[in-house]
Amino acid sequence: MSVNTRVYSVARVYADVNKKRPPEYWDYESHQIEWGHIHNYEIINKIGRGKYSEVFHGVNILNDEPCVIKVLKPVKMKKIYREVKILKNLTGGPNVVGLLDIVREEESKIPALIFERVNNVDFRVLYPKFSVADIQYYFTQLLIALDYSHSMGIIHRDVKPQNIMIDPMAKKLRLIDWGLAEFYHPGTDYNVRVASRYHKGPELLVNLQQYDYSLDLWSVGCMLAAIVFKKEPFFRGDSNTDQLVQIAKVLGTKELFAYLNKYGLRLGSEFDGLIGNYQRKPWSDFFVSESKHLLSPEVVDLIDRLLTYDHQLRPTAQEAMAHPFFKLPST
Ligand SMILES: Nc1ncnc2c1ncn2[C@@H]1O[C@H](COP(=O)(O)OP(=O)(O)OP(=O)(O)O)[C@@H](O)[C@H]1O
Repeated sequence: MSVNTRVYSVARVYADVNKKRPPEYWDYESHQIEWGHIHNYEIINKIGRGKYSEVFHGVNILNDEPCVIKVLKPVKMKKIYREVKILKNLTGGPNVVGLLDIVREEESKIPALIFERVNNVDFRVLYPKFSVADIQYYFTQLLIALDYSHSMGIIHRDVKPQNIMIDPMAKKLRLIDWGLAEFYHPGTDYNVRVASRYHKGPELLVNLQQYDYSLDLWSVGCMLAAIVFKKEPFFRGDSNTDQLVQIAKVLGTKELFAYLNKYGLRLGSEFDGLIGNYQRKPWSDFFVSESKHLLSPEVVDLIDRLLTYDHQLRPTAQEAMAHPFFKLPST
């Protein structure tokens, strides 16, 4: 991340929230971690292995409360400080996973984050069963988490089904994995190597570094389109370059160049001969009979607005929540 003299894109909302806060809020490098007691927790079993961590079911032996223990793999301390600072700022906020404690192994000093546990049902099982009412409910919950995070000056940068824990019995949604999240400061050039390929916004793929909170709304659009059109993931690129090609095949080549021109950008040579001349596809090309019960002009309009090349034109989390789709009566 670096501050540029040429400011060519600024967030439409919450642009100055970090400026209004004391540096202790966003200056994560000077953050002092208060370590808890590792002996208070016991590992039960392994539940996942990410790029940056190993995750276990655990229990707090003082109160028998279930928890999740995320043991971090060796990465730069700066990245760990960032995740911890962001979690501390957001914990307690609506639908944000609660950070309960931070501990480290005595010998190795390996840090581990202790979280509230969500009885998650895998999205590949859950999403195909969603009704319109379920989509309205869970996307509202997700947008509430994102609006809160954005209002606190933080972009999640890795919104995808694997990072959204849903307990359908409790109707509980929690946004997890703040490991790639970052503070938003207008005019800053950010690293575009964030998010997971299928959910990367066009700004990342065309190397537009002054992106903002609207990146997360693209990822929400990918998730909504995947559910409504029964196509998981909705854009399946086999490389970062191909990811943009897959997007252009749907949203059009001409429209992509209009986006690039607006911000004075050019495509890198890796796209030579690949980007084609694709006509924008109508959304009706994606209608399938299995999802007839989910289709409405309103949901298609919301997908259309979220999946907009120009990050400045996408709805904000609040605008998305106010969309007529969420007011449709459920059948
Ligand atoms: N609070 C929680 N409740 C239930 N399951 C969780 C919780 N936190 C994490 N998990 C499980 O552990 C997995 C990995 O967690 P997380 O995404 O935080 O780690 P990561 O190393 O950053 O992963 P990745 O590299 O895949 O992004 C999640 O996809 C989820 O299945």
